[in-house]
Amino acid sequence: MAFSSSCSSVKAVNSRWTFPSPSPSSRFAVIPAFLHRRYATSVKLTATSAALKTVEQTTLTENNKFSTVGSDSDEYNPTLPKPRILVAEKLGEAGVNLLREFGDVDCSYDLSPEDLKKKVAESDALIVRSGTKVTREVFEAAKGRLKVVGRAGVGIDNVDLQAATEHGCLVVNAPTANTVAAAEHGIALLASMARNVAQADASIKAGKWERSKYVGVSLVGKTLAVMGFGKVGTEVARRAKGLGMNVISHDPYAPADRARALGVDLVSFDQAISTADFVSLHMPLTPATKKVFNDETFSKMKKGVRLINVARGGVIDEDALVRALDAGIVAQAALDVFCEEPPSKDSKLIQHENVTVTPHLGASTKEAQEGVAIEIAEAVVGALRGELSATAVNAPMVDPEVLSELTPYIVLAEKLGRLAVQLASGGKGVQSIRVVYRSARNRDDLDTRLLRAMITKGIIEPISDSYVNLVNADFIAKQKGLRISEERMVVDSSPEYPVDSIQVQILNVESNFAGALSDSGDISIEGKVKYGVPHLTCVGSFGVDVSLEGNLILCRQVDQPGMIGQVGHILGEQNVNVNFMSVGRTVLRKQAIMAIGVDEEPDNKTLERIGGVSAIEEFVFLKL
Ligand SMILES: NC(=O)c1ccc[n+]([C@@H]2O[C@H](COP(=O)([O-])OP(=O)(O)OC[C@H]3O[C@@H](n4cnc5c(N)ncnc54)[C@H](O)[C@@H]3O)[C@@H](O)[C@H]2O)c1
Ligand SMILES: O=C(O)[C@H](O)COP(=O)(O)O
Repeated sequence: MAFSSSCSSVKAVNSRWTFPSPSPSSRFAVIPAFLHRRYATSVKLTATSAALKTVEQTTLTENNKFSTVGSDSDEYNPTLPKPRILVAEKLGEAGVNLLREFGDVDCSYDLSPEDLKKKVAESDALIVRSGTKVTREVFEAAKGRLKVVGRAGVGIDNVDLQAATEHGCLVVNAPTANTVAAAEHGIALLASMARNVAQADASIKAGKWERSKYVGVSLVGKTLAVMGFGKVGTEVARRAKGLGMNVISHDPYAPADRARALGVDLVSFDQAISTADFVSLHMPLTPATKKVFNDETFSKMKKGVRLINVARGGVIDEDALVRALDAGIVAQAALDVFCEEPPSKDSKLIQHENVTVTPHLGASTKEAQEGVAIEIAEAVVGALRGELSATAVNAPMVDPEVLSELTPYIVLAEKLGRLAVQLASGGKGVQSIRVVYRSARNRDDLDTRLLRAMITKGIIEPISDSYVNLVNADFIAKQKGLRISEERMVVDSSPEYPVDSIQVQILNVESNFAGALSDSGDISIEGKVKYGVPHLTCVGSFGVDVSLEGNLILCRQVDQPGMIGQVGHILGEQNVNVNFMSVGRTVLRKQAIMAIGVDEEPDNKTLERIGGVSAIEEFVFLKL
């Protein structure tokens, strides 16, 4: 158990960190802009095809855009066989034409898994939508020939990313071209549900004329809660305002000023669902949003609420929705997405008379499909040429030596990002991140891009369905409106280790744990690697020392004897194993922070009991 004094001061920052340019002599393929020369020398991702262009020198320009400079000797050679591109699901013609200019294109739809495996063994690239499962077996069957998988759309849950990475196969997607289509489909479902269009259509086709049965509800003046104020949610809100609706939104990570500019109030989850007449879902499916619409949350909704889902089926507990519909809490639901797709024919939800369904049509407009087709064709051709793709979603291979040195710091960086974002409580939104590295190394001996990418990953992944890696971290951060500034302090420690400590600050944001705020009012945490293991060493201005394994409980309390015993006792009674515990304080017998590493996740009752200990002023449970 460690008692620490307050954290090291970060007042004087020695230098702004700029990115080193790779040496002209370094040669590497495909992903270099994000890699320091030390990482780059043995990177191989998609370079084995004879048609690929090897990138010799790459620099990160001042405004953080990628630029690549090709080597003359390895230019694309038209006398060599063209790359083969397998298009396994219907793709817009403009995209197919683009692909044909570059490679031999085989459009083969509705392939059985066996046929897909045979075909990929002869393909350099594969393009799919959400209907094709690109499994580990597919990558194995490709025997290293497959260099890039293009997902013509946003969600890549049908591609085994881990297997792709292990097989050195880049995966790219098309994240923006179907945003408007998805938003328009949300609005179509909203309006048609309110006026019973689908039910009335079926009725009249069945020979009936039921005018009084299908009296609808008006949209004007009603409150719409947009759950998730990202790309699609924003477009839905904009359109709903045009229909005269009062739009509120819940998104703990969206900037309030972006919402305000559209006349949308960002509110808490409970406020959104309890005041809305219509609730439209636009959040990603993450562990935090899985079945977030369940018996408990439905019971908080206004009786007669109407629900629209064009996000992912898994955010709703479908059985609970059936119960809420039967009980009249939810008057109607309009659903484009389901837990299982296609859903079973006799599903009670699908058959419910107050439910309107479409077969995952959100992205299915001619315009969106043409846009997606072009976006994905350009990304796939770029990858085959050896260029860096801004929409790459899986990790490139990195020199094992470099990785092994940086691995504990990579883990530390990701965990610090993950912890910091969980300490933000929304309000103004997470927008500005400041990272301070303390290191004894010269600037040229340490490239922080991998660390920055992992901090970005830690911050973004718990709050979105974006996959963040070395290749796409800057792109995603920019897309999310995150500004990440890096600063460096040269410290007098051993240059044998790449980094002495990493401090992550989230600026101008409210926190659910006031003890994590620094003197300047920003969320601030710091960590170190000790004996190869990442440790949290500072929370706000309190020094602590806790190994970052399992989960973490932070308590701020009056500094007095017996606190460790009391909390340890409560956890012990619930069989929650404490793996590390540390107390830090600023002034003796005033305030202290207790950081407790736990292997298991304590239940709510246990956490309430901890909160009930009289000397504990606040506490928070954080998943690592
Ligand atoms: N039906 C379709 O065909 C179709 C088409 C496109 C997108 N989608 C789906 O729509 C969803 C949104 O897509 P997007 O492109 O707008 O993504 P996005 O990443 O731009 O936006 C998602 C937003 O959700 C927010 N969020 C994260 N956790 C949240 C939480 N717990 N509560 C509230 N908000 C939370 C994020 O901060 C972000 O602003 C995704 O699930 C995507 O897969 C479906
Ligand atoms: O993730 C997406 O882009 C949407 O859900 C659409 O998927 P689709 O391209 O398979 O229609």
